[in-house]
Amino acid sequence: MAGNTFGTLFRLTTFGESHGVAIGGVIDGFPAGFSIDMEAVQEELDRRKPGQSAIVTQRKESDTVQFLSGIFEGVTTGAPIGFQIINENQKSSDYEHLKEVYRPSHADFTYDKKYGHRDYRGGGRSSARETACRVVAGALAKQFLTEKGIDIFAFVDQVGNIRLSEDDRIDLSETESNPVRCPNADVADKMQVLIREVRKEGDTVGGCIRCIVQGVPVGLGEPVFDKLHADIGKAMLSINAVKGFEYGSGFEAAEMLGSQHNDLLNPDGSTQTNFSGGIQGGISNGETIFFRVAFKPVATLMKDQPSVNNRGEEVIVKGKGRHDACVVPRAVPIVEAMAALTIMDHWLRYKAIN
Ligand SMILES: Cc1cc2nc3c(=O)[nH]c(=O)nc-3n(C[C@H](O)[C@H](O)[C@H](O)COP(=O)(O)O)c2cc1C
Ligand SMILES: C=C(O[C@@H]1CC(C(=O)O)=C[C@@H](OP(=O)(O)O)[C@H]1O)C(=O)O
Repeated sequence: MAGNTFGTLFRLTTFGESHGVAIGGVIDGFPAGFSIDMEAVQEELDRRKPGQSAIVTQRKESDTVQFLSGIFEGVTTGAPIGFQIINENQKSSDYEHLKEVYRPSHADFTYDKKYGHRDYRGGGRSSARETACRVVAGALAKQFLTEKGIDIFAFVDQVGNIRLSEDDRIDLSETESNPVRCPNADVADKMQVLIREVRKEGDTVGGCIRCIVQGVPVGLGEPVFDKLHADIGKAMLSINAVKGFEYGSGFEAAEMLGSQHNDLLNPDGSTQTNFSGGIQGGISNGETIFFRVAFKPVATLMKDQPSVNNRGEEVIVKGKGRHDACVVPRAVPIVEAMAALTIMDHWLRYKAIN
């Protein structure tokens, strides 16, 4: 199975399965001499971990990260940073009935056909449990970027058909004060009610996350294949359950005229509007970078659905155990982490050349 490494100069490789002994990773390319705030790393993991509220999967993991190398006396040495998170609360019996059966729209069918021998427990390698490792590396990258004046904020802006509208007040300080992670308490309440209703029916619901990156200097991005938005797009589309990515005006650009859409320049190089989403020609232009990520409804339903098994026989499948009814509340720190990995990689690439 190739494809477990992300990045060019700042690289993260992850390993581990949902019900294996541990998950973990190796971060290569983190500059030496940087003081790591370990509490801040754990706080990021706590924002993602399962069991954190009544509206997410009830699997109880402490998600305690152990650093194994590359950090000495709290400071990076330039050596590879190895880390692990021990899995503490696997309940593999919930997956025994899925040994030979494919959950529609999970990765069961494709992993089975591609690899032939699959760890079906908890979704194995295809489980979003792996994203905890991205959050560890992302937390380190965020600290590095903050020191460079770059800040990353993500929040939930849609659950099902409930969406933050243009008129809704957005207060980013409210994002962490509700379990949905929507920066408007009233809209968050409606989203929470919807998730609870859907969950009660044994069903699941999709949603969207918006992300804002402030303070990125002009010049990050390597045309033509490693354009900044192309790499951010890849980072986002590599997250489990992601179905869509748009940056700046996104799909709305298709309905606009050039005279409406062009971001007119000011004499200092800033722009009067930001339909470009902070990136032009694949290179950051110094404006705020913003993008939106769409997530599908979770595949594992707590109600009957027709499916097939690995012999091609028709079966009825129903999920057991502990699943998310909607992934977006826990995906907010994952989106921020993947944005941080991408921006840090490009920051280092920019510095290497310029
Ligand atoms: C934070 C997060 C939590 C998730 N939780 C579940 C879950 O509890 N049950 C499930 O079936 N899928 C869950 N998923 C989605 C699956 O991991 C994903 O759908 C599966 O790996 C198939 O990949 P794909 O949807 O990207 O094609 C979650 C995804 C994320 C980002
Ligand atoms: C364990 C996590 O989330 C899991 C993601 C997941 C999936 O299919 O993606 C399925 C569930 O796994 P299990 O049934 O083994 O608990 C979730 O709980 C986690 O995010 O740490």
